[in-house]
Amino acid sequence: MTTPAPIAVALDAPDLETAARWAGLVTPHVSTVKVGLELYLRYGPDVIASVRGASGVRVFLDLKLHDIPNTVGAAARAVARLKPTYLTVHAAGGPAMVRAAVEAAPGTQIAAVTLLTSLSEADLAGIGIQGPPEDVVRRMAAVAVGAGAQALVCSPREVAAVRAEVGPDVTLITPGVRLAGADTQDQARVATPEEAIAQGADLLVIGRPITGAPDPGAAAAGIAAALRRVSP
Ligand SMILES: O=c1ccn([C@@H]2O[C@H](COP(=O)(O)O)[C@@H](O)[C@H]2O)c(=O)[nH]1
Repeated sequence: MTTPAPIAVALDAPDLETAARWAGLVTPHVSTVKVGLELYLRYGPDVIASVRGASGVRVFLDLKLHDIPNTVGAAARAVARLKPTYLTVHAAGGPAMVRAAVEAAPGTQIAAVTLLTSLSEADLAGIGIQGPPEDVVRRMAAVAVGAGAQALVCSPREVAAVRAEVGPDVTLITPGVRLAGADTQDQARVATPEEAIAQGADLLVIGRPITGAPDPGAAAAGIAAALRRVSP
C-alpha cells in the first residue's frame, strides 16, 4: 500500500452527502480532507465526524478566524474539541490574535493565512498595499510564526521565500494549485502540484481540480502518483 499523498482535498460541497462521498473516494490517496465555511456554516460541528468517517484521515478546519484576540481564542477553544489537525486564522489579525488561537487549541496546528491566493498584485494596489504579494506574505509569515503559529498558508509561488524566512519546522500549506494549462478560476497566484512540491510545500490544498473531475477518486490518485514521481 502506498503512503497517502500530502494533499488536503477541499470538500467545498453544497451538501453533507456529497462531501462525505468525496471524502470516501479520495481518502485512500490523500492524507487530509478540508472542511471550509460552506459546509461548516450549513451543518456545524457534526460535519467533522461525517467526513472523517472510519478512515482516520486528517481533518483541516478552514474557518479563517479573524476578530479580536478574545473572540478568536474563544472560537478556537470551541472547535478544538473536534480535534482538527489544522485550524486557520488570518495572520492579518495580528500577533495577539494568532497567539490567542495557539493557546486555546494546543492539540491543533494553527495555520495562519498570509495572503489569500485569490489576490493579485493589482488587487493589493487597489486596497492601498503597494509592492509584490511576496513581500506581504513574508511579513505576515514572520509575524504569525513569531506569535506561535505552527503552520502557514501561502501560494506555491511564495513557498520558497517563506521557507527561507521561517525555517524548516513550520508546515507550509499551499492552495492555488492547478494542473498545467487548466483554468485558474478565481485563483490569482497558482502553480502546478509538481511545482508546489518542488518549491518546498508540505501540504497542497486542492479542491475543484479533484472534486470537479468526473471521478474525484481517480483525479486524486492521478495527482498523488504525479507527486510521487517528483518526490518519491
Ligand atoms: O489563501 C487561500 C486560503 C484558502 N483557500 C481555500 O483552499 C481551497 C482551494 O480550492 P480550489 O477549488 O482548489 O481553488 C478553497 O477551499 C479555499 O477556501 C484558498 O483557496 N486560498
